[in-house]
Amino acid sequence: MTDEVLRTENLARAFGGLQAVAGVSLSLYAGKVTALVGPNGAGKTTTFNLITGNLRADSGAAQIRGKPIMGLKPWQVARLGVARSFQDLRLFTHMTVRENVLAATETASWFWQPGGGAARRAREDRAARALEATGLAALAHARAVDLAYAERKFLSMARILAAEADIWLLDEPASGLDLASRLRFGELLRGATARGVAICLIEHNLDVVTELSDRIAFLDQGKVLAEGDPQTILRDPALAAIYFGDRPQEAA
Ligand SMILES: Nc1ncnc2c1ncn2[C@@H]1O[C@H](COP(=O)(O)OP(=O)(O)OP(=O)(O)O)[C@@H](O)[C@H]1O
Repeated sequence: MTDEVLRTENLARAFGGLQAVAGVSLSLYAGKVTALVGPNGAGKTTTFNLITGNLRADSGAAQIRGKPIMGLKPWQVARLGVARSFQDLRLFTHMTVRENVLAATETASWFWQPGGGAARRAREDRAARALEATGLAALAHARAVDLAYAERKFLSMARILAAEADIWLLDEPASGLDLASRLRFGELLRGATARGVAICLIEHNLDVVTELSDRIAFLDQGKVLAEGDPQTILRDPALAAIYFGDRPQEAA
């Protein structure tokens, strides 16, 4: 596959005696959605944290368009065009919807922007477009804490959109969404991939994975067990057994 924009090579990280990530080699491609699938505790979120610099790897490497990123701080990785969302969303709950989105245009901007009027208007335009695209424009002045569940999920996506990054790492962005919201979420992802954004999606709902992903990387116990197109991976009975907790007993 061409257009590889991000690659990890043998990333590893232990917490005490627990090897949470045990040599993950993964590639993300422009215009493609890669779903990171695996049972609870497989190491999916930790893999994101190692890529984004939220955690340091014990060993291994990662690069964005050939540029090594190990050891970079989260803001430095963001400036290379990576935007990420968190399972717990990490919104500024007592700020307005619009302020939450504007904040994302500051922290993840590609280069330092002076506070002049033109730069400020450009950021405000980006925020307005992100609110429009996520259906939140009418709620721009509501406080994040007052939003309904699905609206908070879309606010997290508006922050991603406003960052104008071309690599998105999304940690369970669609969990708990009803069907209509899921369809809207799918449109957002398709709009982004059409612009060439590379997306990595952690997702437990296999219907969502089937709907939205071009490729799956299946993680278990910190390792990528299989990678490929969704149909092939999801039909594999051995992976299904691991996913649904029916792990074959290891030989004594
Ligand atoms: N900061 C930490 N300190 C200690 N252990 C951790 C830490 N972060 C993660 N772990 C452990 O590492 C393992 C992998 O966790 P991780 O959150 O990456 O899994 P996951 O695949 O994202 O799981 P889930 O699908 O439940 O979110 C788990 O056993 C978890 O308890």
